[in-house]
Amino acid sequence: MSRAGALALKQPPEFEPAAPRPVPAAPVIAARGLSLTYPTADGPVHALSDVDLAVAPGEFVSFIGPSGCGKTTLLRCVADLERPTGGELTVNGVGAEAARLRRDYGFVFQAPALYPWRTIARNVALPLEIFGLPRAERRERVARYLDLVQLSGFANKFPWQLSGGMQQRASIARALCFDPKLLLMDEPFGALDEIVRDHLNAQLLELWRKTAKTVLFVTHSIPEAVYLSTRVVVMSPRPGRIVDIVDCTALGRERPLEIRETPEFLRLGQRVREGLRAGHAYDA
Ligand SMILES: Nc1ncnc2c1ncn2[C@@H]1O[C@H](COP(=O)(O)OP(=O)(O)OP(=O)(O)O)[C@@H](O)[C@H]1O
Repeated sequence: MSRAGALALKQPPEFEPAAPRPVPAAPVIAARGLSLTYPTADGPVHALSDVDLAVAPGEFVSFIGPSGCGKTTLLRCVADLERPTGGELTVNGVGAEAARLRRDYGFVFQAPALYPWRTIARNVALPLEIFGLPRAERRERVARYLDLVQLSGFANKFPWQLSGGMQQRASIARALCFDPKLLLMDEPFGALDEIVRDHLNAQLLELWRKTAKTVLFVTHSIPEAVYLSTRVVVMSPRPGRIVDIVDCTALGRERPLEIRETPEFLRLGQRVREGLRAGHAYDA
């Protein structure tokens, strides 16, 4: 080997900075050993028992389980509408009360809960009025979020002039208009027929992809849960607890409604169903 060749070999390898390791994002929701027992005249009701869950930013997490397994109670704890009796809970790194005071989340209930005497635009604007935003900014935001839920042409209608699905879309716009990072949805489409529900599921998924919100979503429907979610939390009652967490990310982020006929979708649905059955057997 020539001297030049030997020197070349001895050169230290060119410095390449190591690729930065992905830093795990701080969870939006962190529950550790979370429990809530309601004292009732018939004795204590263990609505939640020892719930451990971490939800990362941008996840869509559904909660499914039979009536009374604590789905609503869990959402209400996150919203600081209930105080846990045990364990720890943080929302965006702070306690639930601090998160509520910081307006960290929007809440969508099963019923649209719109004021019948206010137009759709003025219903959506309500939280912005309460927060004291100037009129021009309120107008701009209401227009933007009505457009996002495809209700632009209905701003001046009253709730009773809209279908149930449209009313629910208005309540989603109202929950989003102050731009919370977290959206809490308690069976928002439970009262709607299948066709409308399919349509709203597809729209919600699109909205989630556009806005990068973190969503916690309560449902009784296995296909709805699998279709919408990055993860499905399967719960069981007496005491309310998590029995399985099903990862649905293999379905990707773009999900046409036809995805529900694919083998992967059916497999995930089956896994959720088995979790529900196992939780039931535990009770027996
Ligand atoms: N304020 C309350 N006082 C006493 N018990 C309550 C209260 N709220 C809920 N519970 C009980 O706590 C348990 C969990 O209720 P929760 O509403 O969280 O269940 P869920 O899974 O959301 O049910 P559903 O699917 O019917 O909405 C149930 O047994 C319920 O009866």
